[in-house]
Amino acid sequence: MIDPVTLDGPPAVGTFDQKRAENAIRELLLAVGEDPDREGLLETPARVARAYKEIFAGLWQEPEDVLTTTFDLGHDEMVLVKDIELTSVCEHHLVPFRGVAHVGYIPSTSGKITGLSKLARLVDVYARRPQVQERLTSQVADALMRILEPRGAIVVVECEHMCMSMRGIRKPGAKTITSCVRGQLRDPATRAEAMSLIIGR
Ligand SMILES: Nc1nc2c(ncn2[C@@H]2O[C@H](COP(=O)(O)OP(=O)(O)OP(=O)(O)O)[C@@H](O)[C@H]2O)c(=O)[nH]1
Ligand SMILES: [Zn+2]
Repeated sequence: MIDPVTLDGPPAVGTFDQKRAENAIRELLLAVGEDPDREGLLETPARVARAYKEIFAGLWQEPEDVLTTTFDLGHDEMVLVKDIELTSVCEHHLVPFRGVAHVGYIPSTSGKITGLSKLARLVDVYARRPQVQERLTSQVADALMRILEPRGAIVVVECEHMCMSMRGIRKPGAKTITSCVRGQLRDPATRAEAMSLIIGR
């Protein structure tokens, strides 16, 4: 039995507490009736804690950390990166949801753009947190708008939620699609152009 007093009080916000996570996993194993002292599980609490540190790494990152490289290319037409694979964790059940994000924007008239890989990095900053898909979608769009100051942005996310397939309603294959549109991409014609690029595979 783990004495809560040894857990050093309330969690320090913004840090990862490896020892606390290990203790919690050990407690979880006990709670489900497992023996955390059997050979196969001896290293499991430490291993799972390290895994969670990686899975939730976005908690210690800001979008500004990844949208660092910008160029003034004079390109002021739509830029769209589609099928960016993502894995996140549903904040309701702490099980994964997986799928793809499509991220597009219309640069400012000065043509301020970012490296293509940075859009995928931006998705990861927000995916690697306890999440709901709607918030993930709008956070990516809002960070793009704030940092690149484009004329518009569109983010579409398509995911399968393990909380709907491995448990509960058990509907594997059900896909959730969320979208977030900002600025000039709200214009019906521009939005339709973006959607046709996203849907046309
Ligand atoms: N809107 C939204 N809902 C989500 C997301 N991930 C999981 N959920 C839903 O969150 C809800 C939580 O519902 P609750 O009734 O509190 O939990 P539950 O009893 O485990 O619900 P079931 O999954 O229906 O068994 C479920 O309907 C999930 O499908 C997400 O990203 N967005
Ligand atoms: Zn869930």
